[in-house]
Amino acid sequence: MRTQHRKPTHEDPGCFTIVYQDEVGVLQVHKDDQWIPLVPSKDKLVVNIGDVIQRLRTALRVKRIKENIMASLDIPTIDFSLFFSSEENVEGKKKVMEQMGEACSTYGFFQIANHGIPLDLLSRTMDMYKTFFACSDEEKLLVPDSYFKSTQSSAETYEHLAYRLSSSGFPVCPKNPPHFKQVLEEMASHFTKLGVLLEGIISELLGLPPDFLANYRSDRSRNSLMGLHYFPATEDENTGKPAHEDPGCFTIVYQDELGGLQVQKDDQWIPIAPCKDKLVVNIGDVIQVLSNNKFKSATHRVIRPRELNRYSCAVFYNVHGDKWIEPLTRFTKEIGESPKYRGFLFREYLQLRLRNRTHPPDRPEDLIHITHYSISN
Ligand SMILES: O=C(O)CCC(=O)C(=O)O
Ligand SMILES: [Fe+2]
Repeated sequence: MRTQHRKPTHEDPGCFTIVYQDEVGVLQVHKDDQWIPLVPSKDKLVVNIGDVIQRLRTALRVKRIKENIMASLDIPTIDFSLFFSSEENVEGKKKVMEQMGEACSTYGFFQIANHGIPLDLLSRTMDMYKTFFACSDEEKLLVPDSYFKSTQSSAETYEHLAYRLSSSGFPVCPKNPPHFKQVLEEMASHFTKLGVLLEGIISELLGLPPDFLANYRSDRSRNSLMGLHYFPATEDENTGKPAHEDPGCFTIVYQDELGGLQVQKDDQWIPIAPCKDKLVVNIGDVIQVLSNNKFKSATHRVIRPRELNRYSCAVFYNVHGDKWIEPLTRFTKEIGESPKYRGFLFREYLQLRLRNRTHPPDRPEDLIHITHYSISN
C-alpha cells in the first residue's frame, strides 16, 4: 500500500500555530533525526513555533519562548472568577476545586487566573521593588531586618526585601519610593484575603472542615511579603535560587515577564510561563506533612536570564514557630494510613533547613526526611 503524505515536511512561516487534530492524528514532529507522532487528544491543542519567532531573536530567547509555551500547556491554570462573583454556582465552584485538588496532588503547583488582586496594584508593587533595588547599598541597608543580599560565595545570586504581613503595620520602610508603606498595606490586605480563600479550599479538599486551616494558622503574623531581584546570569552560572521546597503552608508568586521559575516533576524541570494577569501558587512542606503526602510540596528553582535583571514578588503563608507539625489524625487514625512523618516543631525545622543550606543533602527533596530523622532521633 502506498504511504499517504497529507502534507510534506515543512515549517510554518508565521509566528506560531495552534492545531486541533481529529482522532486519526497524523501530525508528526521532527526531533533529533526522528519523527515523533503527536498523539491526538480531544481536549488538547498542539502549539508550534513558526519561522518568524525562530528568526526573531537569539537562540536563547527562542528557547525561552518555546519553554514558556510548553509550560503554559503543562502547569494547570485555574480560573477563580467564580469565587469573586455574586453568583451562587455551587457546581461550578466544585469543579474548580477539583482542578485545584488535582494540581496540588500531581504538581504541587498551579496558576490562578482571575485571582481578584488588582493588576494595577501588582504592577505598582513590582515598580516599587525595582526602585528600591536600584538604590545604593547604603540606602538599602537602612532597613537591615528586611533587606538581604546573597554573598558571592553563596549559590544564591539575588537580593530581597521581606516584610511580615502583621497587623502592627510596617514601622521601618524605605524612604524611596515614598509610597512604599501604602503599597505594602494594600498588598497585605489583598493577599491576606486571597490566602483565606485558598486555605478554606485546601481544607475542604483534604476532607477537613472549611475553617480548619484558618484555625490552625490563626496566628497570621508569620505571613510575609518578599520582593526579589535576581542579578543577570553570567557566562557559566545562571542559578537564581537553587532547587528547594518552601517550608510553610503555601506560597503565591508573581514573576515579571522574563519568567525563570521552574518546577520539578518526574525528574524534569518545567518552566512556569510568566503571565501578567496570573499568580503562581505552590504547596509548602507544612501542608505536605499535615496531609500525609496527599498534597505535594514540589521542588522548584529560579533560573536567571542573561544580561537582564529579573524581579518577582512572593507571599509566604507560614505558621508560628511553636506549631507542632505532624500528619493529621484525619489521615492516620480515621483513614488508617501509616504516618509518613513523625512530628516536629516548625521552628526547629526552619533551623535545620538553615543549617543544611551550606551542606545540602544530595537531593533537596530529601531535606524534609532528614529533618524528620534528626528531630525525632
Ligand atoms: O522568585 C521566584 O519566582 C520564586 C522564589 C522562591 O521560590 C522562593 O523565594 O522561595
Ligand atoms: Fe520557593
